[in-house]
Amino acid sequence: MLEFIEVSKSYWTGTRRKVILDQATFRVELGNSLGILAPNGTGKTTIINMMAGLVKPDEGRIRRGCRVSFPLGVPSTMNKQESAKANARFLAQLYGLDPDYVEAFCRWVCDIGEYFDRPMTTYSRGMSARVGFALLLALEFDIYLIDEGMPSTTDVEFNRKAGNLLRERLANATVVIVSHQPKTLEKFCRSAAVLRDGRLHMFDTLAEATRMYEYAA
Ligand SMILES: Nc1ncnc2c1ncn2[C@@H]1O[C@H](COP(=O)(O)OP(=O)(O)OP(=O)(O)O)[C@@H](O)[C@H]1O
Repeated sequence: MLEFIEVSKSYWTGTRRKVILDQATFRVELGNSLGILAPNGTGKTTIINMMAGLVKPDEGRIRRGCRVSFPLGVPSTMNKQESAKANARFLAQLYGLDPDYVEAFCRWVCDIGEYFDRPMTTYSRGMSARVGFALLLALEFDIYLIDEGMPSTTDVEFNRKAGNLLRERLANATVVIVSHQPKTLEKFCRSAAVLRDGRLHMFDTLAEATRMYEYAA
């Protein structure tokens, strides 16, 4: 379980205070994947980063009673000066896993040929997205955090493989996905929430959340 207890977070923009969360209390239960809908610029990345422990709340508590991943789509997870291979082996050691297995799994998932052994500074955006996704799935977490859906590659075959792998993983794990569009959430989430004016409104179904999201837009 991942729990936010009266969490507040805001940023000073230079002219005003931008409120992301205002005393928000909610839980993500294992087995109940959650999609959070919010327009661009309203705090999706900040919330995901708080879930991962990368950003601290101003007030309140965040309790993590399980293994919570780093967020997919956050570039700082990887050292771009190193190859995907070196990153895979480093993360495996960090999480106490077999580096040979993690390297082989990532190499298979991202399927970028000899680039896998070259510095990530030479990768296209699509290649980096593939590696990020492969690394996330190679490690075992109870809750996977995903910022804005699947990796944005134009390779239909990879996107299908990535989607299937994530669905398989959901048999034993839970995801939290933040997105500005309901379509991104529909394949993976059971329940959904709408972020509006610092409040997270929780719904049992994505359809109900989408109605509120689109009505208030
Ligand atoms: N470290 C920071 N200092 C000041 N303001 C910040 C900081 N991080 C984020 N913000 C502001 O907080 C707001 C929410 O940012 P965040 O990146 O969480 O939103 P988002 O919904 O993920 O945005 P996008 O969809 O555009 O990626 C934005 O107005 C952003 O400019």
